[in-house]
This record gives sequence, structure tokens and C-alpha cells, in this order.
Amino acid sequence: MPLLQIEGLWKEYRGRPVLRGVDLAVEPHEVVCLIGASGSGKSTLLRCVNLLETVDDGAVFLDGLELTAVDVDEDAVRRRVGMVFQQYNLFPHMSVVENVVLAPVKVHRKRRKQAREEAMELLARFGLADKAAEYPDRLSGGQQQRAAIVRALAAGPQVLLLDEVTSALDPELVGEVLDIVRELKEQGMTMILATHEMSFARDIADTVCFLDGGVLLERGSPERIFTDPQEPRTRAFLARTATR
Ligand SMILES: Nc1ncnc2c1ncn2[C@@H]1O[C@H](COP(=O)(O)OP(=O)(O)OP(=O)(O)O)[C@@H](O)[C@H]1O
Repeated sequence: MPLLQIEGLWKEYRGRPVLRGVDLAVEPHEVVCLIGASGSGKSTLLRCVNLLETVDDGAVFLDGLELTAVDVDEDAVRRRVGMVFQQYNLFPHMSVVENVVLAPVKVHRKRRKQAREEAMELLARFGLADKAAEYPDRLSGGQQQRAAIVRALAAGPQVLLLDEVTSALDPELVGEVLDIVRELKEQGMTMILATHEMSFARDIADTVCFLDGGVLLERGSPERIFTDPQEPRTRAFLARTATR
């Protein structure tokens, strides 16, 4: 039984469709990588799952809860669906640990002491214990992105969405963030990642989905998609990215 089920997702901006009936089922512990050209709809798909966008048609279900229902408890959705963005989005006026405890305390009404203890544990697990009291601008980009991942984990999400989490980083900092994502996979976290890093998708994904003009054109194991793509447009995209 899938943990996350996306059915017939349709999204338009000013009458222009950017997602055209996307169906996607994600099993527990599965890692799905979304690939596709810029503008193909990868971010929009993730943003529809965590309700940063309203959908125009279709539905998203997580473990029996319809996230797209009109009367859904949005706080519950934010607790169950974690999201990490390209630009970290840490609050600059708060220390790292304050960033991490903010949602558990304010949104999920966790007691501050407990939230802080859990935050410190998570920060230690991801090599950031000594950065807990620092403000984000004192951290490298890689450390900020790791802190943003810890913040997303603090609510105990069932699924983690990662939108181009390495795109804003200098090349030498990319590895440390990818290592964390790998570690999360080993721990069994269910994840959907939008990525331009084909080698990473190949390395980490259980399933690769190729989006093309808002259509989920082809999906399969990384081996299949990268060595034997069936659709001409997938082949053309992969040939373009390989020569870049
Ligand atoms: N808020 C918005 N208003 C209008 N159009 C938007 C908005 N957000 C996205 N779009 C458009 O929707 C389409 C899909 O964008 P999206 O960001 O989902 O693509 P993407 O595959 O994630 O691209 P990238 O790889 O560059 O991040 C694009 O044509 C984009 O211009």
C-alpha cells in the first residue's frame, strides 16, 4: 500500500497548465527523484504536496489522509510532510536551534524543553551540535542546508520533500548535503527529491520520474531510465544533461 498517492494532479497558472494529470504512488521508505528540464513542473509538484500551492484538480493522499481536501488541518499536513528548499529559508534573526524548535513549539504545541532536547539530538546526529547557538549567516551554505534538513525533520514527518537542495551550494559543499540525504535513505525516510544532479538521482533513487511539460512521461528504476529510456524526449533530455 503506497504511503503517498498523487492522483490526476492538475495545476494551472493564469490558465496555463503546468501539471497535467500527474499520477504517482510512493511506497513507504521509497526514494523518488523527479528529473526534467527547468520549468517542467518538478517544484510545483512538490509544492502541491505540501499545500504551498492549491491544486486545480486531482488529489493527494498521505497514509489515508487527503491532503488536498478543502477542510484539511493544515498544521497536521505540515507536521506530516517536511520540505527543504533550494535557498535553505532559515530565519536569519534566530539561532540554529531556535530555527529547529520553532515549528514544534509554535505549530505543534510541543513543550519548549522537550523540543529543545530533541532539536539538540538531531543537530548532533547531523554534525551540527557545535553550531546550535550560531546565527545562520555564520554557517557555510552546506551547514545551513543541513540545518534546514534538521528543521524539517524536527516535526517527525512521514515524508520529506527536497527541492533542489544542492543547487545553491558551491560544488565543494554539495557532498556533505548529499551524504545526509543518503543517511536519511538508510534510515528509511520516504522522500521525493527534485534534482538536476543526474549522478545523485542515479545513486540514491529507487524510482526516477521524468517530467516533461507537466506530464510524468516516464518512470522506472535508475538503471532503466538512465541506460534504457523508452521515450524519445527522455532520451533527448538525458543526452542534453550528459553533455553539459
Ligand atoms: N507562482 C507562479 N506563477 C506563475 N507561474 C509559475 C509560478 N510558479 C511556477 N510557475 C511556472 O510553472 C512552470 C513550472 O515551474 P516549476 O518551478 O515547477 O518547474 P521546475 O521543473 O521545478 O523548474 P526548475 O528546474 O527550474 O526549478 C514554469 O513554467 C514556471 O514558470
